[in-house]
Parts: sequence; structure tokens; C-alpha cells
Amino acid sequence: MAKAYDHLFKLLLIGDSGVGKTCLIIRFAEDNFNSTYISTIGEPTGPPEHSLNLTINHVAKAELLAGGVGQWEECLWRALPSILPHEILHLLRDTAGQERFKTITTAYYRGAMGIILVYDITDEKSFENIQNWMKSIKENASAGVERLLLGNKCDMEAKRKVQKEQANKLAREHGIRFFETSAKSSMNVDEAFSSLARDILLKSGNRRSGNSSKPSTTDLKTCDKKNTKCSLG
Ligand SMILES: Nc1nc2c(ncn2[C@@H]2O[C@H](COP(=O)(O)OP(=O)(O)OP(=O)(O)O)[C@@H](O)[C@H]2O)c(=O)[nH]1
Repeated sequence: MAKAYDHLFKLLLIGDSGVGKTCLIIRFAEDNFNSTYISTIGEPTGPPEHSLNLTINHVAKAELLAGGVGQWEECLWRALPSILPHEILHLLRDTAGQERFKTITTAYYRGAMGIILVYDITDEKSFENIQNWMKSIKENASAGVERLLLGNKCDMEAKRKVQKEQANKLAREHGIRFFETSAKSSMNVDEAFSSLARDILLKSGNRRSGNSSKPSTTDLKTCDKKNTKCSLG
């Protein structure tokens, strides 16, 4: 059977419980949002296997797979036509943020090409914990894995506890990109995933050509569809 994509990226979303990791994936993959909170935790014994097929943009099949490997919960596939020169299929791995699952082993990160660190702009603790997640990546993920910092729920400006400048500073210190996103209003969700995809793609191209520099923000801006101002959803 012919392959339905040109590039396959394995991405991992990490962050405290309730910051919106699942909602970001659902927004990106299905362009949908549900305010009902169902925490992403696998039963220790593993829930019964099930799968759900979704048609996305009439091009890609999305599969939601639950259960199986410990705390791996969901694998969502999505084609990304038009944003990158080639059609790109993302494999997203969403993780549970529960305290009891914080001890993440190398197996958890194995094969991830990009890691998205998510905090909630209305929850200071989730931002403070980004440092712990960074440490966890350093200890467990492959060196040089692309990382991206997201401050989610930016539609909730009135409840903001984490200033954009704080996160910008943290991202600069770690040499990674930062976006404020809203899975609810969809603000910056496509942009964030796409920029990570482009960075992975560029890195793999650069590795082949021996150049390791990152793309400039202006390069990325040429592909941005929406502005980066966050409004109430
Ligand atoms: N206002 C607002 N609410 C959001 C947003 N993203 C997620 N939420 C809400 O936050 C709650 C938690 O979202 P989830 O996506 O389940 O969070 P999670 O990080 O996957 O949580 P765990 O599975 O426990 O790790 C839900 O009630 C969502 O509706 C957002 O961008 N804006």
C-alpha cells in the first residue's frame, strides 16, 4: 500500500495534569474542543484496547488508540497539508500528568523526535514544574531532541498567573521556541505544532548537510496563518 505521508514525526506532550495536553491534540487533530475534563490516566492493568477512526481534512485517517503500554494513552495521526511543502503526518503521544506517573523512564521518551512541554498560564505551579519536566527530558530523552514550550489556556487572560515575559525568558534560557496557545479558541495551536515540525525537518536536513543552525523567526512567520495575539475564546 502506498504511504500516505512524506514525513512521520513522533511527538510527545508532557506537563502537569490538567494543563490541556489532550485538548491541544484534539484541537490540532480534529479542530475541536470539549470542556469536559477526563484525565488521561491509563488503568494500571491497561484498559481494554479500542480504536476510533476519524477522517481529518478528508486526507488522513486518525486513530485513537488507548491502552497497551503502561501510561501511553493516545496516538493521534493527522495530515498537515499546505503548511509544509510536503504532507506531514504527525504521531502524537499524549501523556498523563499525574504525580504517580512522574517517574518517566527512558522507554517513555524513546523515539520521540519532538517534545512539547505544556503549562497552564493560570496555574503558576504548572509553570514552575516545567523545570522538572526539562530535567526529566535531559535525563531520559535522546540528546538533541527538539523541544517546544507552550503556555496553554491563554483565552483565560483574567485568570493569568504566569506572565508571557517569564516564559519567554525560560524558553530563551533553554534555547527553545515558546508560544501561548489556547486549545479552546485554537489560538496558535497549528502554528506551534507546525513550527516544531519544521524545526525537526530542518534539523534532519541540516544533520545531513552538516549545518546545525535554527531557522529564524522570520522564516517561520512566512508560514504563519494567524497572528499571535491571544483573544478570549
Ligand atoms: N479555557 C481553557 N480550558 C482548557 C484549555 N485547554 C484545556 N482546557 C480545559 O482544561 C481541562 C484539562 O484539559 P486536558 O486536555 O484534559 O488536560 P491534560 O493536560 O491532558 O490533563 P491530564 O490528562 O490529567 O494530564 C479540561 O477541562 C479542558 O476543557 C484551553 O485552552 N482553554
